Amino acid sequence: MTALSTPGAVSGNLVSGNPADSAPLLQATDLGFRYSRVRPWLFRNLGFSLERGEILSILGPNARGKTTLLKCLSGLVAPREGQVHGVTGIGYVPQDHGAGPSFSVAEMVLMGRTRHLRAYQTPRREDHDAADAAMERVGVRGWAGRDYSTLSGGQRQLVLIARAVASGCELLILDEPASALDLNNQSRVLSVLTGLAAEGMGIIMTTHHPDHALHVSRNALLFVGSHDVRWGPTEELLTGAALSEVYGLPICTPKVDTVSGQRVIAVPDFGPSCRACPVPGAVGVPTPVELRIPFGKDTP
Ligand SMILES: Nc1ncnc2c1ncn2[C@@H]1O[C@H](COP(=O)(O)OP(=O)(O)OP(=O)(O)O)[C@@H](O)[C@H]1O
Repeated sequence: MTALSTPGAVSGNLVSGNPADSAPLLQATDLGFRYSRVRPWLFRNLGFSLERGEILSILGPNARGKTTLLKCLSGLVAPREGQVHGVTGIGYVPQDHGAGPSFSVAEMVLMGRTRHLRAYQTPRREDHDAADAAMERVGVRGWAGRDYSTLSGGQRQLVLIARAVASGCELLILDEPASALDLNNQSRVLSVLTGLAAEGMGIIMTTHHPDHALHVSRNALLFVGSHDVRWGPTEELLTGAALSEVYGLPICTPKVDTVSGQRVIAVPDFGPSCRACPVPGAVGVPTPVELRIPFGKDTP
């Protein structure tokens, strides 16, 4: 485990004067996990903390252990080594958003309120209000009466996010929350997460989009190898060199002007095998200056 530099403290107005509130929302110490004695360690000596109001992104190649780490953090799986200390009110959005049960969308989102109810207790007015507000916030209220099992993959993913939002948890853990979403809905979910964090919620998510991490996360965890899981400020951690090493292809991280200001973005070079790509400089194909990005190099 490598910590790049001490990740910054949460911004002032989100932390009250109560000393209990200034403690990390979640603290992982020397975490280690492997599925059995004969399987390799997925991670070891992993330590990091999450403050209230912070979004932490977890990145790394397929099958490195990101989902397994989320399960350890949320208590679904016991770590083989180390400890996780933190809040118990955790919302979890799984990676799998398969067809699932035949409930209405409104009922699915209302299930997020279960932890506030006693066994067999009927949801109260405040539970319906919280579910309605969550559906509105995530943009799924228009499907409230639809059968969840008939929704598209992207629609189901949004409903599961709304269900976790309805739970009113202190810590929200999401496994690739934007994996099935179009660009507009990716933006919607990132904006919902940023809004929840601004209200004090802690958020941990895995993603295969470095741009999402760069956009919303102050800190990130990067799985480089089982004994090299790095934690640090996102822009410091997700350099072109580090991303190129982790994913095994050239990736550059230029700073570009966007309508919302200057941003660092990650641009992968998928190589010449992509036949559909126009070749810059070929007859009839302009060579825009923007395409001349020094792949594998970082913006100074
Ligand atoms: N219940 C299990 N029993 C045994 N091995 C498992 C189990 N669940 C996952 N694994 C293995 O552990 C490794 C890590 O899986 P995990 O789902 O944590 O990876 P990941 O980084 O989230 O991958 P992806 O990016 O593809 O979602 C994989 O090799 C997987 O096959």
